[in-house]
Amino acid sequence: MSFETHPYTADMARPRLSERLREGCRSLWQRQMEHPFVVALGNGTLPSANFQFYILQDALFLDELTKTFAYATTKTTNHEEMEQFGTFVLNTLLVEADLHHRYGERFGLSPAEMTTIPMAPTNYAYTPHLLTIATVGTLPELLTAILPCAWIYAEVGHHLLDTVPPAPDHPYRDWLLTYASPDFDSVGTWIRERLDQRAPFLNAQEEARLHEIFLTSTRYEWLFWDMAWKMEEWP
Ligand SMILES: Cc1ncc(C[n+]2csc(CCO)c2C)c(N)n1
Repeated sequence: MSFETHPYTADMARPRLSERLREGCRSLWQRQMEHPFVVALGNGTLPSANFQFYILQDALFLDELTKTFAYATTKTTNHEEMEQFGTFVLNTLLVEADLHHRYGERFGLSPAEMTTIPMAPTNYAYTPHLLTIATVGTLPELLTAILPCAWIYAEVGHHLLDTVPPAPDHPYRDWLLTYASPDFDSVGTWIRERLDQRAPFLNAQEEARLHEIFLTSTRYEWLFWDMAWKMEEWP
């Protein structure tokens, strides 16, 4: 895998690990903002069939993300961290489920019906990527695997809200307001802090592995938008 590099000189403060990870896939982050799904979600022109596809896939994704947070509680003995991971488990189930079920109702689907839809190929590949790291990886690896998911959504939420402030009748207003909220920002900020705190204890090989994981999760986040845009199907 190749990463974008930055020539830091001696008089420049070295950015924190989380910033270095993001810097390593800068152009792909930028491309997410320009993805036709993201643009159409922001300006409200996204066909409802694509949004429905996305929400149904995302509901399945969030079940697996919840399990990833649950595994994180087993990788630390720090009570504050255990509590925070437990809160993420609950919030992912409750807050997000609320958003999904509201949209599900709009499409005439019950929560039970929503879970009977099969995972599309990209989702089917992304979730085991997270769960494998959650089960056999270290805590820094787990934090790195889930960081793009929290950080990208907050950035996309803010970017879209700043570009086109949604009118009261914007069809995806709830979605935009959820991800551009300070509550959601704090998820990414907290994960970054915990990861950055551990950075001084990682050797070069361990850090290289984090770059690889971060890039893979970022690629899957891009592919997730693309999956919903193309309404990806199994052959
Ligand atoms: C594919 C995909 N990636 C990221 C999110 C955003 N997200 C939803 S819940 C959560 C954790 C905190 O509750 C995060 C980061 C999403 N919905 N779907």
